[in-house]
This record gives sequence, structure tokens and C-alpha cells, in this order.
Amino acid sequence: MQKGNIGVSTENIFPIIKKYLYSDHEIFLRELISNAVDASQKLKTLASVGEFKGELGDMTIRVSLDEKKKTITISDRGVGMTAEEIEKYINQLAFSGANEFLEKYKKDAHAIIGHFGLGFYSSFMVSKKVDIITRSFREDAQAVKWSCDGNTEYTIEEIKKEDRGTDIVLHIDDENQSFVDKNEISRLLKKYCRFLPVEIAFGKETEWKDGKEVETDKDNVVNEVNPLWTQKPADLKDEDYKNFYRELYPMAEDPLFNIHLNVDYPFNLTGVLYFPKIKNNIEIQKNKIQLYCNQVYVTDSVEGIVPEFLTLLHGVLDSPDIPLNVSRSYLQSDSNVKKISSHITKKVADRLEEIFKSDRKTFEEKWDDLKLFIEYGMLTDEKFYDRAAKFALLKNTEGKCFTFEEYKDIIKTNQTDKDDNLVYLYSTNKDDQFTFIEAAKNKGYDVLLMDGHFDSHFINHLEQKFEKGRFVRVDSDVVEKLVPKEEQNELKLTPEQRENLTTVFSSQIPQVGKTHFLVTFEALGENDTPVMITQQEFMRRMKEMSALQGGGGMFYGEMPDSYNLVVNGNHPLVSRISETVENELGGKLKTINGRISSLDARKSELEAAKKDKKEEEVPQAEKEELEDVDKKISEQKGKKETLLTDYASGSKLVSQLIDLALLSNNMLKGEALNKFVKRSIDLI
Ligand SMILES: Nc1ncnc2c1ncn2[C@@H]1O[C@H](COP(=O)(O)OP(=O)(O)OP(=O)(O)O)[C@@H](O)[C@H]1O
Repeated sequence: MQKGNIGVSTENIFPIIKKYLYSDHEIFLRELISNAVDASQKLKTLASVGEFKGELGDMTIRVSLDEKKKTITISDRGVGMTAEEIEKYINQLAFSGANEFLEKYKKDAHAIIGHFGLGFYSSFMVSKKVDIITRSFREDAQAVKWSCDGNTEYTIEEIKKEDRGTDIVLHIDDENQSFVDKNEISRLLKKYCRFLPVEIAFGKETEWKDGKEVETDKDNVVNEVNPLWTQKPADLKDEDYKNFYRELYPMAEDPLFNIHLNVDYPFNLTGVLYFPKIKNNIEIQKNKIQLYCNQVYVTDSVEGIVPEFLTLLHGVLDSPDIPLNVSRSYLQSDSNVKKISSHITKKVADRLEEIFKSDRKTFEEKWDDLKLFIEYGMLTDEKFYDRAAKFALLKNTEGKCFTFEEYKDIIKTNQTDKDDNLVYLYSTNKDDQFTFIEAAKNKGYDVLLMDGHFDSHFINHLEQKFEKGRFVRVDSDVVEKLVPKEEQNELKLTPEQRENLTTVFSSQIPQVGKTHFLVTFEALGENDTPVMITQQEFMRRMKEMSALQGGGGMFYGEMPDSYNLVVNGNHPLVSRISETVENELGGKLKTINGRISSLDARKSELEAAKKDKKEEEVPQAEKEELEDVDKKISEQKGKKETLLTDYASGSKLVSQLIDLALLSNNMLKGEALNKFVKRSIDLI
């Protein structure tokens, strides 16, 4: 037996490996099995070029567990190693020197691990001792056993081993006994080794015999050596992709589409990505993509490798060019990763465009499920926006779909306003905004349905992108004003009539939560609605956005909801109210108005006199009179208000019109609704 020192110039290397390099101890199994796979594939390659002339035979890699001895053994029938090779590849560590390693390690431990062959040494994270029992494939090679107990000392001796290949025996240490467990090993194999290219067997398959579970002589193979993404797309059917999806996500609904990636220049990348049906709760849909490196599972957290919106996709990516075991910040700055990321974005867009072009019907049918993903992409990725603008759809309230270009043509004639802007009318709820949608349609307008999770953001985004176009919610104004044109009707009401009607209507609006109403007048047609409720586009959007961002104390979120109660000044019913007010209160109002105007006149005089004087020069009497005049003015105004309010509360017409307006906006609730029902019954 020989003894030696592992080529590390410092004693610290093992504690470092143990403690810091891999936060996840469980990856030791992945590392050792990958080495076994590499060794097996090397031998296959040698056989194919004629350098190995023997029989390859059964190449299965076997993992076995000895619960009594507390060992895990990984055995392969690959190239094996000679004593010299152990010296070179194991003893000298697989990197040029520990000093260099430690230098770099100080900077960023995670950034370098993938660049140095430390795979084998990860076994010391869980073992107090590791044996390598190996025999090279070369004829007459001498088998050797190497042992090391986790210090820098090892032993190596010649032994007898019939077969070529390597057994790695891990003597699991006390802290890691949880790995000495059949179920745990099965779990790890399933997680990391499920798609490795060489068969991996863990024990034997079992069957039930005479009420007992017994082992058969068939290997329990845990992996699939030719997973779908490694096969040629031409050889695969739709059903194969679906089956693979079900295998990856047994609980999920079938996906919408898939993309088979196969790139070999300027980097290597294969994989299959799926578009899942994305529900509104997007957070739980994220991070389902599994990342592999030559069929070895690495992670299911692809953040930083693919753009944010693509993390909504499901599936598998496999690339030997993505640096593994490295920190996120390192990944994000890696140029290969950047290239891969933009390549995937392009492929995804290409695939969607291809489906859109070749089968628009299916694309439209699936639009509702795709929309969230596409809008998310368009909002967050400039390049994706540019590509997706060709096939992203706008859907109207009748369920018809249009591309951006097509839609422009649809609305060009009717919905261009006086400043040459295209007005995109939209609704966020077909039922709630029904009356408004109907009114718009009657006017020959088209109304889009924008009821998706991202739509309020998306609308803002489109407005920035579209030249001369803006979005207006269908209930944000009276139909005449949605698309402002030059010619406007004239308002028949005089300023005085308007003032009276403002009090009449505002005094009768019931309290609806914290909502605030402002009475405004519009010159609409005689056949249009007499009274309606609208909400200013800007205000509503601000509130919606702050709700979406969830910023509790945000300025707009705190504002009360503010609506307009729009009175159609040209409607006969409104004229009738105005006339009744004049008939019934005309005389009294005239007297009050007369008093107010003479008081106002006096007030102006007093103020003019005061204007050029300093505060102390104004005679006390004048100051007192001014105060008195102010008081009287508000008294008169109060009287006027009481008169109008009294009239209004006795007028069934006023409250009925307000109720109807609230009703069309779904705002008649609680007490107000109750009163409305009672009044309606009275009318019957
Ligand atoms: N099962 C094995 N059969 C034959 N040779 C092996 C086996 N395991 C390891 N080796 C040899 O030891 C070397 C070092 O292995 P190690 O896992 O430390 O690094 P690596 O495989 O080169 O890199 P990494 O695992 O970090 O990707 C390998 O390159 C290989 O030559």
C-alpha cells in the first residue's frame, strides 16, 4: 500500500468544500453519477472509433445502498482509471492549484465552482471516507483501490477486480445519515438523474407475491435515456409532447403549444418549452422550467437565465454552455446566458407567429389563455414587443379578434377625433358597462374588451407605442364626447338654469360608499339618455394602477372615487324639470337672486375701497359691514339651496332619473336600491 498527499498546498480545502461550496449537500449524488455517465460515454466513444475493441456489454450504472455498513456505492462499467490516472485526476485535484483556487474563492466562491473539476470531491460533503475501486478498460490493467478519509492524506493499493469500470464507495458520516435511506436516494435519483443518457439502476424492481413485496431480477431503472428534447422534432407527434408534459407536471392541465429548441451555434441549447394555460395568479405559475446540463438536472429556478416573462413557460432547457453552480449575479452578467436568453425570446416569438400565421383560428381560440403571457412579455421586453406586435390580438366586446394593424383599419373612419387621433374605446366589464357599450355601438363605434390582469398597464403601454392613438373607456364620458369631433350640439340651458339644476340634482344623489359626484351638463341629442354617470379616464386609470401595484398608501389609491353625473341639457325631461323649477319657485328665486346681486354689488364696492389701503387704515365700520354682507350672501344662498332641495326631494322625476343613471352603472346598492324599489312600486 502507498500513501501520499493530495496536491493541495493548504489544509483548508476540505472544510471549504464541506461547508461552503455546495449549499445543497444532496448534489453529491448528481456529481458522482455524472462522472460515471461521462466514463461510460467515453468508453462508448472509444469503441465507436475502434480504440476499444472489447465488448461494451451491459453499461448500466448501479447505485446501491448498504444500510448496515452505511455506505452508498456508485458503480459504472466505463473507462475506469489506472493508478497514474488517479494520481493525475484525483490526487492533483482537477484544477491547476489550490492556491489559485483559494485566491479566486475569496472573491466569489459560487462563481468558480463550475470552472474547476470539483465534482468528485463533493462526495466529502457527506462522507467520512471515500473509496475508489477502479480498473481501467485497457487490456491487462491493474485494478486499484484509493481511499481517503477527508484529510489531505490518501492510500492507494493494488487489488483484484474482474470487471473494468469504477465503484465509488461513500462511507456516509454521522451528520448525513439521512442519505442512508432508500426513499431519499430514490428521491435524489428522480430529481437529478431522471433523464441521464446512460441507464441508472437502483436495486431491483419489485412485485407482489403471496401478499408480500418481493424483488424481481429486473433492474429498477430510474431514468429515461432518450428524453423527448434529445429526439428529432420530425420523429415526434403532438401526443409525444403532451405525454412528456404530463410526465413533467402530472397535475397540470394540458399545455397550449410547445416549442422544440435545437440550437448548435453560437451556443448549444436544446429543450422543449410549453405554453401553459395561464390563470390570473401568475406567481404560482412561475419557475417551472427545469434546467439541465447534458441531461443532468441542475435547477428549476431559471431566473436570470431567461427573461422574467418566460419564466411563465414550462418545460426543459438543456445546455452545456450555461455555467452551473454559480451565483445569480454571475449568471446575469454571463454573455452566453445573455445570448441564450435573447435567443429563447426570439424562438418563442417565432413560434407564436408561426402558429398565428398557419392556424389563426386555433390561435384565436387560445388567445384568452395566451394573452396574459404575451402581454406580460410585451410589457417587459422591448424586443418581444416588436415581434409580438405582429400577432398580438385585440378582442372586442363581441368576441372578434384583430391584430393591431387590422384594428386600426376598423376604427379609422368612425373613431378618429378632431385632432386626428385614433380613439380606442374599451370596456373592462361587458355587463357593468352594458348601456355605454350599446350607446357606442349605436353610434357605429367598436368597443374592445380589456378585462385582463395586465390590461390597465397594457393600455398605457400601447398608448406610448401607437402613434396618434389613445384609449378611452367607454363609460368615461357621454357617447358624443368619447370621440370629440368639431361640431357639437349647443346647450339649451342658461347659466342660471344650470346653477339651479346643479343643486336640484346634487341634493338628491344618494350616498354610495365614499363616492363623490360632480354634476355636469352636456349638450346631447334629444334622444340620448337624460342623465348618466361617467368616470374620468385619467382618474380611474390612476386608481386602477395603484391598486394593481398594491401600494397601500399611494396617493391615487387614497382618493375617493369621483364620478360625473352628466345631465343632458337638451333632453325634454331635463327641460321639463327646469321649467317646473321656474314655474314653482320662479318668483322666490328672483327675489333671492335680486338680493344676492345687490349684496354682491355692495361687497365689490367695499372690497374696492379696501384694496388700496393697508389693513390698519380700513375703518372698523367698513370691516364689519363686509363681514355682514358676506354673512347675508351665504344666508340668501342657503335659502335658495333649501328651496331647490325641497323642490327636488318632492320631485319623483329627479330621483327617478338619478336612480336610472346609477342603475345603468351598477351603482344602485343597499339603502338607495331599497328606496328605488319602493318608489317604483308606488309609480305602478
Ligand atoms: N467514475 C469515473 N470513472 C472514470 N474516471 C473518473 C470517474 N470519476 C471521476 N473520474 C476522473 O476524475 C476526474 C475528476 O473528476 P471530477 O468530478 O472531480 O471533475 P470533472 O468530472 O472533470 O469535472 P466536474 O465534475 O466538476 O464537471 C474526471 O475528469 C475523470 O477523469
